[in-house]
Amino acid sequence: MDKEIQNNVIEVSTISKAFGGLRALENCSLNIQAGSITGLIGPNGSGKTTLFNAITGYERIDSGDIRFQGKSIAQSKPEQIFKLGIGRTFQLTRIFPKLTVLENMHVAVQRQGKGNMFSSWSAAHERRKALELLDFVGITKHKDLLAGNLSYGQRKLLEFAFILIADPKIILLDEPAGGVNPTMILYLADRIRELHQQGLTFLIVEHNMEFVMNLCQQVAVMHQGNIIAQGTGAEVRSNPAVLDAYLGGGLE
Ligand SMILES: Nc1ncnc2c1ncn2[C@@H]1O[C@H](COP(=O)(O)OP(=O)(O)OP(=O)(O)O)[C@@H](O)[C@H]1O
Repeated sequence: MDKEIQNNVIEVSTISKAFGGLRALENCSLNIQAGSITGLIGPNGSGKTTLFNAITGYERIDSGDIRFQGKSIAQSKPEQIFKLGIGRTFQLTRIFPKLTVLENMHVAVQRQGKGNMFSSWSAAHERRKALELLDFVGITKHKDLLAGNLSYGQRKLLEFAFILIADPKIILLDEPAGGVNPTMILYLADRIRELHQQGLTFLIVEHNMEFVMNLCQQVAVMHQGNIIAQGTGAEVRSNPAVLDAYLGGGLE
């Protein structure tokens, strides 16, 4: 295996996905370097969420291949992919609103295949880890609150903690800053930086350009189901194809 392949934690190779006659992904390729924070941007409907769904097993691709650490995951199911170490959040969070914050974390442990659904939360260290993660994302004081009563931003933080319990190697965040207040956005960016320093890789879909440009070393731009540019924020900002894709509006 050459060095470049070893350094790519995820390799998306010429994948296509159509919904009826609509080609959401068309020969789309993207490599994600281990230890990077990559932003994935593009106009509405350009295929970002479909690409996320393909990588995480929520959408079966029509052709092409997706490899994680060199092994194909194109036929794997979401739970298998999650257990391999690919965590993701959703545009609209998928936490359990009628469970408390801590109970949600308990579900995250079960999802990992640890513990027993019907046992009390006997593994003390799992509980400790859950509390540590709630502390890390700054919502410990809400641990006994029903998750449905959290603010939108706090739900996103809970979902973040939820996936961290699985010790993922790469985290895919779908619009983490969308609908979140500016203070919480800065807080979230700091948490991402901290995890990045610990070795985690991030792929982040986000419309908030300031967030992307401040946080991401690499930015990939999607347009009509394909990656049309990849580079540093400054590079993609001045790329004519990117400016065209945003219809001259620029990336503000
Ligand atoms: N399940 C589906 N069935 C039919 N069409 C779909 C489905 N999912 C996505 N599409 C279509 O595929 C295209 C790509 O959508 P996708 O949600 O991946 O774009 P996006 O870049 O994430 O957009 P946004 O920034 O608005 O979230 C769009 O035209 C969308 O309408």
